[in-house]
Amino acid sequence: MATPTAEQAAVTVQDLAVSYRGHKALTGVSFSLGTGVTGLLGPNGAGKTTLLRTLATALTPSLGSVTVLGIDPRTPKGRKAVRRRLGYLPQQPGLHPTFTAFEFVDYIAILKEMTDRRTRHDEVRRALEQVGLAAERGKRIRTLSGGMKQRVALAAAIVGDPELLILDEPTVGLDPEQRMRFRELIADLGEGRTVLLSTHQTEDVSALCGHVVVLDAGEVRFTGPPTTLAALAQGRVWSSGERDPRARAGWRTGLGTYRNIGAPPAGSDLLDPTLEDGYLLLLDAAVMPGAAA
Ligand SMILES: Nc1ncnc2c1ncn2[C@@H]1O[C@H](COP(=O)(O)OP(=O)(O)OP(=O)(O)O)[C@@H](O)[C@H]1O
Repeated sequence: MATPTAEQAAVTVQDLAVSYRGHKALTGVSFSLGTGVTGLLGPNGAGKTTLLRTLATALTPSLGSVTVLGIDPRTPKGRKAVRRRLGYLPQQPGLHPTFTAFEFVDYIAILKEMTDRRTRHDEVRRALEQVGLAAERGKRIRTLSGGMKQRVALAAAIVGDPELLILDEPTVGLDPEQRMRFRELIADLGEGRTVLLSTHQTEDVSALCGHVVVLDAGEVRFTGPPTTLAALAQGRVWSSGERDPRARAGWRTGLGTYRNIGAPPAGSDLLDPTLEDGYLLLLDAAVMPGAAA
């Protein structure tokens, strides 16, 4: 996906700063998002949740401007208008354990001001069916598995068919099969609408996203297609029989060889870079502790 023009963009962020009582969580953040799925990557504490909460109108910028679906959310009227057209899956979705799946999604639909009961109930059933929970809709949330609870939270985000979906680590804690199901769902949801997805899973971004934004220490470090992020590591990933001490990071693979990242010595056996390689090189400092194991 090419960078959208201001007219096409569902989200435009310009020089955004957000502080928590003097602590700067975001500074000088600028980007725009068009249709499709965008991945938001960044290490712990990078500011991902702060950014998503700001776009979801739960936090007010300290500086800069945000336009969501053509609306400025700085006024109460603007925030209300954005909330009607937005689906947000927070990190802690606040699922009420004694509610049934249906009751919870219905409750969110009421908060989204869907006033006609019959239309709303039809829409709640549609959202639960879309996430594969039609048969479980009468079950109490406390009796559902972690993956099913996450799907209830996704149904709550998509009820009312919002134009913009903001998903904060939707695949965290899911087993590989559930993660694949979630990927399918998110890919479907990204057809014709804007989805912003925060994750620590670089594989999710490679599999799903047409665009990626990398945040680090509250600043945007990269914005562009996943292939461009992977290409940052072109010519900088190589295989060796021993751990190469010149590598910025290197680890033993399941094949018994070492995968090294950094500046390869002459004549190295170069490997095709992955998005994770590009991401790790971009955040060079973050590479050092974990990846050398
Ligand atoms: N309510 C708060 N009060 C004070 N500081 C906060 C608050 N919420 C977040 N922060 C700080 O702001 C920074 C950004 O936090 P944020 O939760 O947005 O990061 P994140 O990228 O979502 O991290 P993670 O991947 O661990 O969820 C961190 O330094 C964090 O400690």
